Amino acid sequence: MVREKLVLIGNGMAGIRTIEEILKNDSDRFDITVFGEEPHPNYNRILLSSVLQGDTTVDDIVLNEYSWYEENQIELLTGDPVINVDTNKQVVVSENGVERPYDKLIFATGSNPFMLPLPGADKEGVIAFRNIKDCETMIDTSKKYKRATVIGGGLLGLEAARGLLNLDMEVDVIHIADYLMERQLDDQAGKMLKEELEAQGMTFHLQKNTKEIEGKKRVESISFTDGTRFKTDLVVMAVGIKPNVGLAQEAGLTTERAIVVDDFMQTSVPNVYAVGECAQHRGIAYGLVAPLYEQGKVLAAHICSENQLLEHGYEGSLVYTQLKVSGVNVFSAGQFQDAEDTKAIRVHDEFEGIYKKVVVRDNKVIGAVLFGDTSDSTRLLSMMRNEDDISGMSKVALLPSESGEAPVSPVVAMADGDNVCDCNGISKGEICSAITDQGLTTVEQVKQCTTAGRSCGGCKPLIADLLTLTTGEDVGNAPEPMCGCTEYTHEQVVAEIRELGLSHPREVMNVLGWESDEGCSKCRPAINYYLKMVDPIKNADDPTSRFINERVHANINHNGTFTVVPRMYGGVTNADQLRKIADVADKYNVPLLKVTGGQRIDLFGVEKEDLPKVWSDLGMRSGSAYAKALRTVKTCVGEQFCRFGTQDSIGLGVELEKKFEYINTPHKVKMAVSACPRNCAESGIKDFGVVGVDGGWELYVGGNGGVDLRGGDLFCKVKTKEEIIDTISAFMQYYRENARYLERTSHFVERVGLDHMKKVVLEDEEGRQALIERMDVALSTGKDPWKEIVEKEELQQEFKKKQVEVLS
Ligand SMILES: Cc1cc2nc3c(=O)[nH]c(=O)nc-3n(C[C@H](O)[C@H](O)[C@H](O)COP(=O)(O)OP(=O)(O)OC[C@H]3O[C@@H](n4cnc5c(N)ncnc54)[C@H](O)[C@@H]3O)c2cc1C
Ligand SMILES: NC(=O)c1ccc[n+]([C@@H]2O[C@H](COP(=O)([O-])OP(=O)(O)OC[C@H]3O[C@@H](n4cnc5c(N)ncnc54)[C@H](O)[C@@H]3O)[C@@H](O)[C@H]2O)c1
Ligand code: SF4
Ligand code: FES
Repeated sequence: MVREKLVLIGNGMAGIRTIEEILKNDSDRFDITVFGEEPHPNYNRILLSSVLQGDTTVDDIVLNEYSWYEENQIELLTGDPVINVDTNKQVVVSENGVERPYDKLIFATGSNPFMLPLPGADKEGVIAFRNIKDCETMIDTSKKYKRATVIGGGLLGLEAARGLLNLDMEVDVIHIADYLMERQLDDQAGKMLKEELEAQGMTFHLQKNTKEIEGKKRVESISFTDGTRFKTDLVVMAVGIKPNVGLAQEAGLTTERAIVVDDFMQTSVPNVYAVGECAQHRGIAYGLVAPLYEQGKVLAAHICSENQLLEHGYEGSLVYTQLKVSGVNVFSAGQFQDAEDTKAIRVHDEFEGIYKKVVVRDNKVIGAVLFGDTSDSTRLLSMMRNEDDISGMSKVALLPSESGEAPVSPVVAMADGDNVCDCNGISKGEICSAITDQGLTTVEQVKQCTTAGRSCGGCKPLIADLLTLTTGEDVGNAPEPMCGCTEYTHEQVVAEIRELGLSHPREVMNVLGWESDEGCSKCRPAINYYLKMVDPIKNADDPTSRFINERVHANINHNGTFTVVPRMYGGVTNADQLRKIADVADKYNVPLLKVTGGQRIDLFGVEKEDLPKVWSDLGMRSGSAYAKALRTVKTCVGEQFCRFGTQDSIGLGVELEKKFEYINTPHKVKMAVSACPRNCAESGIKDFGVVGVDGGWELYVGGNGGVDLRGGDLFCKVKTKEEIIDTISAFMQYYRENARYLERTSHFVERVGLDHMKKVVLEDEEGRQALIERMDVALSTGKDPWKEIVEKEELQQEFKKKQVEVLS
């Protein structure tokens, strides 16, 4: 049989999914040619957000390797856009002059990002976020520049902003509406989202309209219609998309917002089809993959069906969205805004930061917004899809409150035919069969075998639940891999370092089969920490695996200068130190001196090349204000002067700070000592807070005064300061050995439990002594980095480089 010629324009997600479906239906039917404008095989555009956020790599997001095209005898022409389509002769021509005739032609040209036509929008440093190149530009920019502005507070803008924060940039988000994601959320959820993202470090400017992008060749600042402006080094436009229809228009296809198609994705011209973001079906051009893959399935079935009409074509999709920013759970589906003919059920728990709203019309759920807890999403979506009549249901049952019992996974109530993975259209029944037939045990295996979870990844918790239900193993609670470079969890990496005696980050990555030679900003610093923790004597620190602040032992500011914070033990200083600080401030034109909450003095605005000279002139030790280490020990004045003081808080504070000053910890550690329960040193919100009481001291642990405000737990009451120091020593060593890198004591205590900590630190005397001994070994390797650099000329090279690299 002579094969028909099929040409696909657009090597993106929708087009290639359609080809996969065609091959599934009838692999011998067509000779296939694919033209792609981008110089890559088909990759998962959705996961660009994860690449930017450092969770995975570009290599990891390829969906169809070059070998897949070869194996399926598909001619692939990348980096070569089609520039002309002659629908009479049925032939396409590419930019490189390649001509291909077709029997069937599919447009899958996707969208272009909408670029605001602002004066200055053509300057260097003004980009969109749509493809691998944009992603790489942002990563490169973050190595040289510090300030990023994202225009657009929608899904894309916020995911870009999170990525830029992860790249250590300062991020301003400019949004035109009065709350974030107004196309997906109501105002309450939008406001809660803003608060959460502000806590993560983003700065928002709402109801703000950009006027101009300024700078010589490259963007230097951005100005607004309200007369304000600020400096920026990068502008990312994320203000929506425009279906890519220019070529189709020139070819004479009917287009409106996008290429108009019928229920079988047929355009106005015979033998020409459109699928994906470039297609407009029943007035809608979709911008999410789930509907595009549904379209691809119908189109494949249609063109493989010998033109016999299928019973059902594509009938449109119910869309839902989830924001891919870690720490934020947001879900939105259907018609979520109130209207005259709708009623809504709302639950708003201000304590837990949870908001849920379900919109009902004519006794049917037609939309929902969930913030903080999205566990009801699958159930609500299923009700919307099935148009369940809820008149017989108690309305509160739509959003059941927590009963205190373990929550039941929504997959339990799903029918076999219900989709678990909407992006890829994979049902519960298909996944369960794959698990039992193929003996699958991990989410990754289910993904490889069924394609479920291969796109946005939002369904992975449900797949994990299905694995748990089907195999009886608790897969859902299995810890996550360290990052996108590996399948190993933090705990497994530590175990391998111990067992194999590994001693360098690159050796760890090599021996454990890391996906990328360089690792990423998540795994490199973590591995470096674990190596030193496991063997503080033998394993050397690898400065290239540290972030810029820790590499130059100072805190970088938004204008590229640095802040120097010298140690003041227990918050105590003297005239000599203050005189030196004043002299240094004069000599190096330090623009700002500020007293910190940790009771010491910040010298802001020091140039990088001056850092070693400043440290030398100060003659003080580093305050580790940049490090994952002990930061400060805040003290109250105590018995020396206070009439309530019964204990020597300053003395104990100074002793603690001197003992633990250069110990590496999974995250920063703060301490405080107050000499009576009035607690003037705020001991209740420190990692280790000590309070003087009648006849001794109380120790509080796991407190945090930052983003996740948490009062410390009373750990023990002891008589002497020696007991306090030993208890902190043993506790901190257990934390050092068992916490995941970047886990604060507040989270660690909640994860392992206070009772467990009491057992290992207070009740098991032998174990406690062993912890204290191991801590002493680690402490013996601590040294003042400033002194080392001042004394060794060769260590000063880093300070002569003009630019800073976040993590090389
Ligand atoms: C950062 C980011 C995150 C996202 N996250 C999500 C998410 O979480 N969930 C979700 O559902 N969706 C998400 N999306 C949207 C999703 O990626 C798109 O809906 C989907 O990729 C569209 O597929 P498509 O094939 O229609 O278009 P595209 O993926 O854009 O593919 C079209 C391809 O055609 C090529 N092309 C165009 N013109 C020509 C020509 N003349 N000749 C040859 N080739 C041409 C283009 O270069 C492009 O490679 C995200 C998008 C981005 C950018
Ligand atoms: N998690 C996800 O599902 C996800 C993630 C990223 C992208 N996407 C998809 O990618 C596409 C693009 O995303 P998007 O966020 O750019 O589109 P969008 O249309 O969802 O959001 C654009 C936002 O920009 C704002 N805006 C418009 N003009 C502006 C201006 N002049 N100044 C400031 N703000 C302005 C709008 O108010 C809107 O909230 C969409 O189809 C989206 O669904 C989805
Ligand atoms: S905590 Fe007590 S002892 Fe310390 S300064 Fe306050 S009142 Fe005085
Ligand atoms: S729902 Fe997006 S990958 Fe499954």
